[in-house]
Amino acid sequence: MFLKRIELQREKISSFQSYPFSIPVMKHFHRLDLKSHVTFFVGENGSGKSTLLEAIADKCDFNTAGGGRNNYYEVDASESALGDYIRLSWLPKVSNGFFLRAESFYQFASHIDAIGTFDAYGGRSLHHQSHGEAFLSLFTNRFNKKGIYLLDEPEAALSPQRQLSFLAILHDLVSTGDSQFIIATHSPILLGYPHGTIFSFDQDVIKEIDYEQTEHYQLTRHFLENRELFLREILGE
Ligand SMILES: Nc1ncnc2c1ncn2[C@@H]1O[C@H](COP(=O)(O)OP(=O)(O)OP(=O)(O)O)[C@@H](O)[C@H]1O
Repeated sequence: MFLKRIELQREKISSFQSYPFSIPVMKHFHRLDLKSHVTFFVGENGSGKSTLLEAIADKCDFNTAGGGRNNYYEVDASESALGDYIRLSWLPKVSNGFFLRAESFYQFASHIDAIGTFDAYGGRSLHHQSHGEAFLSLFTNRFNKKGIYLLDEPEAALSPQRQLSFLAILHDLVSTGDSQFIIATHSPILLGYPHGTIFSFDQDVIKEIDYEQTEHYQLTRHFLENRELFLREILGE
């Protein structure tokens, strides 16, 4: 494990009235101590998960549009508003890694085609693979043992079966290679990884919770167990 702590340099902030400091969890954020090789960020849409992940990517010198240290390409509005205001504590520092953003993966794939390095991504242009296949090519070929991997909703392109495949890859990288992952997700399958720490962004303060306390687990379980009742209520039928 490499990244141990994320701190907000509150002394640098003059006002908490505007983005990103106006996000409720940011108003109250002081520091977050990471405890395991796999950390999950969960919370309602707009609770601030991507904002913090992007700031970590910025401090790692990864392209905040998505990619590693050597992937320079531009995507509109990919600057991190928070990156200059956080401090990362490492032991030891690692520079290898990757920031995955599902939303700009298309541009990342074009960038890989343009620089002609798709050999490192399974030997085929990422554009010639399905969205889910391209994600898995990235995980199996580009992610290697010692690195920090920041993933924003990796489930976006993955079927339930492929999410399980992803968990197997993640477990291998973590247990044999000391890799570290921070993953923002809405997937009850990914969150089920048994050796992770889950931080919820749903209250004013970022708080560690158990898998069974996540809304993702509770709502999915209740839905599957009471599907007809749920649908009757939601659809008013
Ligand atoms: N560039 C920006 N300028 C102003 N507000 C922004 C900007 N980016 C995000 N926000 C706002 O900040 C809040 C947090 O956004 P963020 O993308 O971090 O949420 P999230 O938890 O990752 O959500 P989701 O689960 O939908 O991806 C949201 O209310 C969003 O509208």
